[in-house]
Amino acid sequence: MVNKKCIIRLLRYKNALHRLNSLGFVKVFSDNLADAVGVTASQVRKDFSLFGICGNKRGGYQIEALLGKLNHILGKNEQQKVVIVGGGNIGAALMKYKGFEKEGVKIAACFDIDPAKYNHKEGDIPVLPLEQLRDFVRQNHIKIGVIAVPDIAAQQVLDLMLAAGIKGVLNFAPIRLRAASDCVINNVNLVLELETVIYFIINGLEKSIAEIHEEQKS
Ligand SMILES: NC(=O)c1ccc[n+]([C@@H]2O[C@H](COP(=O)([O-])OP(=O)(O)OC[C@H]3O[C@@H](n4cnc5c(N)ncnc54)[C@H](O)[C@@H]3O)[C@@H](O)[C@H]2O)c1
Repeated sequence: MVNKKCIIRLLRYKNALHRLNSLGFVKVFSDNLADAVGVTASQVRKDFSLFGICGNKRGGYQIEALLGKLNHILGKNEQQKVVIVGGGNIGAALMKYKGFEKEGVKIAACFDIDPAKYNHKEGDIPVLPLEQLRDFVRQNHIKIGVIAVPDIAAQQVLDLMLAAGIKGVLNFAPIRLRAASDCVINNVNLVLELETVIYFIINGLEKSIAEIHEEQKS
């Protein structure tokens, strides 16, 4: 079954392949990828077979061809445009981050209800009134949105995004959002993540931390 962990592994295989490619390697075996990502070789083959990717008779893969297939599966062959709603601390930090573009992600605009934010421009990313969200999303065929508003406003913002045609959302607000089944919502709960680390540290549960690392790899 294709689930979030599987997609995260594909992204890790892709990064490992880029490294190998830049070192001049042409071919890779599932064992090499398994070592690079910290999973078993059979897991690598299982993941690839889910997407119809098979190696040659001796179990090897041509790196360039494999990268092409993974990039296609992961939507990396075309630039993905994203809008942010909420231009506060999180929204501004995302707009400042330079790492998205090299991963094929373009933040097209940010929307806010606070007029004081409208004249601020992070690089070439405009901050626009929320009322312009729908037309902007439709005109620019945008399917992905980031919610960076206070929790009390998050559901209303999600509803506006969905009505505009957004299909996938990264939500920073610490609230469970309701959405139709054809929309993907990925919640980023930084406080929860930190609290988990705090729990394991204050309870001296190093073994459990090792297990968390293992879980993150799989
Ligand atoms: N800052 C953090 O470290 C942090 C950490 C974890 C989670 N979060 C969560 O992320 C979200 C954003 O946090 P922040 O620190 O950036 O908040 P912030 O208060 O700095 O910014 C929120 C922005 O949203 C705008 N806004 C409010 N209601 C709106 C609406 N209906 N439509 C459009 N814009 C609206 C505000 O004008 C403001 O610019 C919050 O839900 C917060 O709980 C923040």
